[in-house]
Amino acid sequence: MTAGHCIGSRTYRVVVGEYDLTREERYEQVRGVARIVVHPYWDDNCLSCGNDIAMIKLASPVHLDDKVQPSCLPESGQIVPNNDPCYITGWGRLYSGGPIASKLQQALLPVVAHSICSRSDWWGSTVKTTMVCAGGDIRSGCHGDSGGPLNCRGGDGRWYVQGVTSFVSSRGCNTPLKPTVFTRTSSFTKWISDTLLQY
Ligand SMILES: CC(C)[C@H](NC(=O)C(F)(F)F)C(=O)N[C@@H](C)C(=O)Nc1ccc(C(F)(F)F)cc1
Repeated sequence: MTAGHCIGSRTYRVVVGEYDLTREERYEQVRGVARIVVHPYWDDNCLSCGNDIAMIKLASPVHLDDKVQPSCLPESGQIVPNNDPCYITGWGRLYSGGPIASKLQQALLPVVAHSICSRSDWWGSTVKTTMVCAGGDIRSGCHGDSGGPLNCRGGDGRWYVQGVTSFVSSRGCNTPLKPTVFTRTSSFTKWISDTLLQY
């Protein structure tokens, strides 16, 4: 699963078990892509419309080990409560205009409820209920984190991918009152399961 805005007209390969982009650490597994399905309502010219989600089917399976594990899909419609401690991970820029990370980074981004995130001095009507906001202090996603996960721990102790990293403010990655915005995976569960069944 990735962001719709990550998919262009190039060919992709998927690496799981990746950590340090500059080194072969023997945990990496590289796979070709069998198919990519971008959400039918994703519009490259309308980031604020949402639907920024895509699925990538690997050409062959990967094996799970202590470096490669799936994250759970949330229940349809599940809303993560305000301030829930979720984590963003990615190799995106370490700060606006900065270098991309060579080692996978993680940051604790507390969820910002839609009622707050959609206030006029926050994201206003740019943020939809099919999105999740998280962060808002110095920690944030940044360019290159696109398509990565926002993982939150469930009551069962498992990690759930509640968001797919979609956008930050064009004024900078950790702009006050502009938390990182994610595609809310729990509003796309039917599309996800239908797509998994179909391809
Ligand atoms: C969407 C990607 C191009 C890019 N995404 C990221 O950097 C990500 F890592 F957070 F996913 C981004 O947010 N870039 C900034 C520079 C941007 O274009 N932000 C932006 C935010 C909201 C809107 C609006 F309001 F039109 F929807 C437009 C642009």
